Amino acid sequence: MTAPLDQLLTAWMPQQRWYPAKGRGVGVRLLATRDLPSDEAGVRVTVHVVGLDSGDRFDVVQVPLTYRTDSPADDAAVLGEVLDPDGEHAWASDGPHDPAFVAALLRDMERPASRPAPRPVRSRVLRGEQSNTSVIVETDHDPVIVKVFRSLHPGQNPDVEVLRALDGSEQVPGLVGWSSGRWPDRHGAETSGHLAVATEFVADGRDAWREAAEAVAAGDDFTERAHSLGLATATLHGALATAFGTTPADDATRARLRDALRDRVAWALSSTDALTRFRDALTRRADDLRVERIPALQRVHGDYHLGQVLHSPTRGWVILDFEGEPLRPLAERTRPDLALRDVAGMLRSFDYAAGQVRVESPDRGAAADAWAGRARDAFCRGYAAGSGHDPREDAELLAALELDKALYEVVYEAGNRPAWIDVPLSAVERLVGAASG
Ligand SMILES: Nc1ncnc2c1ncn2[C@@H]1O[C@H](COP(=O)(O)OP(=O)(O)O)[C@@H](O)[C@H]1O
Ligand SMILES: O=P(O)(O)O[C@H]1O[C@H](CO)[C@@H](O[C@H]2O[C@H](CO)[C@@H](O)[C@H](O)[C@H]2O)[C@H](O)[C@H]1O
Repeated sequence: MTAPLDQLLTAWMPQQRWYPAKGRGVGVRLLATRDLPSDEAGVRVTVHVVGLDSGDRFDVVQVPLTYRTDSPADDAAVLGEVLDPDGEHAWASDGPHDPAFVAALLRDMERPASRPAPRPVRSRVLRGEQSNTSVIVETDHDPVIVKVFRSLHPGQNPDVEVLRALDGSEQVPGLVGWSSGRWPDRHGAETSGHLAVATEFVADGRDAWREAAEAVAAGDDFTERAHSLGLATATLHGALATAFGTTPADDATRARLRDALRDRVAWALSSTDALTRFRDALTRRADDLRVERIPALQRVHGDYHLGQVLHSPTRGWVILDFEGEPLRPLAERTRPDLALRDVAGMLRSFDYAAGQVRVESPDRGAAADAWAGRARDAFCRGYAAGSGHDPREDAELLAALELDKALYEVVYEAGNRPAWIDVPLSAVERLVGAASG
C-alpha cells in the first residue's frame, strides 16, 4: 500500500537504534529535502531533515532515502511504498544501505585540498552502532568509513571540526570529506550544520576495548600497550592544544569545577535510585572539593575510553569519535576543558575491563583488579613521557574527574546495561570512600 512519506517515517523511525525520541509521543515534521545528483537511472537520492516535536523537546534527525521505481533487492533496508517528493509512486530505502546514496554522498562532499573523490566499489553498514549510521566503503583506492549523523545540531559537528583541525596527525584517521545541510529550526529560522564525515578506514585496526577485555580474561600483560596509549593520548592533547589554543585556569575555573561536580552529583542522583545510599557522601565530596593547581583548559576528546581507540599494527593508536558524551548537551561538549578529564576517562576504562570480569566471575576479581592497576600505572607513565607531566601529580583533581565519570557511567548503565551497573557503582564507592576515609 502506498503511504505518504510522513506516515511511513512515523512508523519506521522509532524502530531504528538511532531514534532519539524513544518512548515519547512526537509530531513528525519534514523540515527540509534535498536531492543529491544520482548516477543510477531510475534512482532518486534524497536527504530529508525531519523534526520530532514532543512539546518540551524538539529533535532534528537526518533521514537519507533512495527512491526506486522498481522494488529494490535489499529488503532489509526498504521502508515501503511511498509517494516520493514529486508525488510519484516509489519504493523508499534507507540511504546508508543503498550504494546509490553512498556514491552520491561521497561525490557531494567537500574535501581537503588535493584529495580526490573516492569512487565506491562496495559498501556495508556497520552494525551495532547507536547514535549514528556508519558505512564502510571499499573504493578504487583505500577504504573509507562514512559516518552519517542522525541527530543534527546547528553549527560544526565536533568530529568534522576536530578532524579538519588535526588532519595529517598520526593519532586520528585521515579526513576524506564532509557534507553540510540547511534546515529551518522549530521556529522556522534557517540553520545549517554538518550531515556526514568520511575518513580513512583503518582496516587492520582492532578495538582497544576488545584487546583489553581479551587480555584481562587471559591474564595477559597489557602494560606495554597501555604505556604507548598514554603516550599517544599526550600527543593528541598536544596537537589539540596547538590547533585550538589553551586558556589559563583561574579562580572562576575552580568555582566552575566544583559547581560542575555538584551538578553531576545532582543529575546522577535524580536520574537513578542506584546512587541513593551514597547521597550524603557524594554531596559532601562535591562541597569539599579543594584543588590547588588547575592545569590550563583546552579542547579535549570528552568521552575517552577504550572503545574509542583502535590499535593498528601499521598505524599505531588511532583515536576516534570526538563527539563527547552523548548524554550531555552539544554546546557543553566542545568547551575548553581539562585534558585530565580524558586521562580519567581512560583510567575508568581499565577499571571497566577488570570490572566486567568481576561481574562475570567474582573469584577472578582480585587478579583482574591487579591487571587494571598495572594498566593504569603504565598509561600514566606513558602520558608523562609524552607530556612531561604525570597525571597522578594532580591526584585530587584526577580523583574528582574519575568520580564525575563514574557517576555518568552509573546513569549510562542504568539506562543501557543494568547488568553492568556494579562496575561504576563500585568505583563510586571507592572514590567517595577514599575522600571521606
Ligand atoms: N576510521 C575508522 N577505521 C576503522 N574503524 C572505525 C573507524 N571509525 C570508526 N570505526 C569503527 O566504528 C565504530 C563506531 O565509530 P564512532 O566514530 O565511535 O561512532 P559512534 O559515535 O556512532 O559511536 C568504532 O568503534 C570502530 O569500531
Ligand atoms: O557510545 P559511545 O562510545 O559514545 O560511549 C557510550 O557508551 C560506552 C559503552 O559502549 C560507555 O563506556 C563505558 O563502557 C565501556 C565498555 O563498554 C568502558 O570502556 C568505558 O570506560 C565506560 O565509560 C560510554 O561511557 C558512553 O558514553
